[in-house]
Amino acid sequence: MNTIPILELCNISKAYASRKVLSDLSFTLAAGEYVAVMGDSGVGKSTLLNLIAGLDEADSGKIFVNGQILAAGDEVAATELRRKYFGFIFQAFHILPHLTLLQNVSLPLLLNDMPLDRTAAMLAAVGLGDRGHAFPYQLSGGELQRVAIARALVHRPRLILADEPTGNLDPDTAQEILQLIRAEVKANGASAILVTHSHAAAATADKVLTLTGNGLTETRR
Ligand SMILES: Nc1ncnc2c1ncn2[C@@H]1O[C@H](COP(=O)(O)OP(=O)(O)OP(=O)(O)O)[C@@H](O)[C@H]1O
Repeated sequence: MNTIPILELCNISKAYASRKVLSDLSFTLAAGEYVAVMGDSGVGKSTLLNLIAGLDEADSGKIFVNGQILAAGDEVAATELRRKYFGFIFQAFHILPHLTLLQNVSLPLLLNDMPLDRTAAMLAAVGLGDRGHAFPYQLSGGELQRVAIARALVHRPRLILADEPTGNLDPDTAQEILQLIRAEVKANGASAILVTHSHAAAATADKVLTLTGNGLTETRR
């Protein structure tokens, strides 16, 4: 059994101007663990994911991915680690407008030198199997979110970071997509952090953590 945590945050602090958002936060995510993070608006949930994702930098503290440090100052190594291990499902979809849906979904495979044969199946799994040659401008907001989810999962990432992944979807589609994310996580022995305000969404995780000014505490198993 792999005992190295997939993710370890050690004493992370982050402030914006004089506003302290995260203060000395430590947290360990075991391999294969799927957690939901809830908490009041503005408490720092997206900030936490952004720091892990490398979209923002902590003021102090260390982040380890699979035992390797994500070091500030070595962006090439950090980017390599993230590209290999992470799948991102963020609200800003970052779907590339000049590429078809199939081309968008295949990007993580191309970047990681992996075979492209899972692309069509992944698009079908999010209900867009017949739209592979469409361009993003031809899709609704909810459909675009599903493309983002297919792209985040296609290379079987070890750690999935999802920030309100179903915010643009109707409740039925949201549940389907959440079950798909869970199935992918479990089938691949991956780990995931799902940031959400939705109790229904959080209920699909193994446990629910709540972020407050005092850090992350488990509120449901
Ligand atoms: N780039 C930034 N510059 C300045 N302040 C920021 C920045 N990003 C976030 N903040 C502030 O940090 C605090 C935490 O924001 P964050 O988005 O992490 O909260 P959240 O818990 O995800 O909230 P919500 O549930 O409303 O999405 C907020 O007060 C926000 O205004």
